[in-house]
Amino acid sequence: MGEPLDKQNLRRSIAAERAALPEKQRRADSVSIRDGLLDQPWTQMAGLVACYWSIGAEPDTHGLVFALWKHGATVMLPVLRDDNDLDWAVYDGPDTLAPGRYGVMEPVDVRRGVDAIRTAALVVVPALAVGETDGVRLGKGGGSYDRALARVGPHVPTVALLYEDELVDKVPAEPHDRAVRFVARPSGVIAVGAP
Ligand SMILES: Nc1nc2c(c(=O)[nH]1)N(C=O)[C@@H](CNc1ccc(C(=O)N[C@@H](CCC(=O)O)C(=O)O)cc1)CN2
Ligand SMILES: Nc1ncnc2c1ncn2[C@@H]1O[C@H](COP(=O)(O)OP(=O)(O)OP(=O)(O)O)[C@@H](O)[C@H]1O
Repeated sequence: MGEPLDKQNLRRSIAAERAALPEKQRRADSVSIRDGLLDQPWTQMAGLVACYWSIGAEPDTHGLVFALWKHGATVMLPVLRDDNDLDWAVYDGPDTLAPGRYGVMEPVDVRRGVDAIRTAALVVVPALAVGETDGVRLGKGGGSYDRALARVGPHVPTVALLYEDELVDKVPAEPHDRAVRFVARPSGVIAVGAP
């Protein structure tokens, strides 16, 4: 089954805009996103965080992962399975990562299984855009986070990291698409979707 063309077009145009952002801007934005997230009480209280290791022009998460780890949180990062579902393994410093599929760095630590995300107190996810109305996210198209987010309980903060203009009214959605509860942008963290 093909997916809506508007989804593919939106992905392409946001990817192009990200690539066009000057490196300096991307770096400054990533620092603002990181600091806004680290200021949240629910970030500071989270003992186990599911995060991701950014690639390419995504908002940089390397500083965020390092800061969480330094402050004593356990940080899990995704390990992409052959079926595009996400396994999870614990980050234990910059020397414990090795490239996986698509060149994303993944922990070499023991894999905790696809259900490990159920135990996280905070879930930080990548997105190209999020709809403010319903919180539905647009990802790279593997459906990995549609599956992973379906396992997260209703009271766990889920937050997508975006550049400023990537929060839109609504993204083109299919029934399997999952929502996040917050977005973190350079201007700050806000709740999205129905309260
Ligand atoms: N940093 C990061 N880690 C992540 C994701 C992500 O979106 N970003 N994922 C989110 O699910 C999972 C991995 N899935 C990924 C899927 C596609 C691409 C990617 O770069 N795709 C290229 C197209 C490559 C191709 O089709 O050959 C692209 O988008 O340009 C990266 C990761 C888990 N880890
Ligand atoms: N629960 C699921 N089980 C198996 N496949 C799924 C599931 N949810 C979504 N998919 C498949 O994943 C594919 C991509 O979905 P979608 O375009 O929503 O990805 P995305 O959310 O943009 O990407 P990602 O979550 O990897 O960042 C779709 O073809 C869909 O059929």
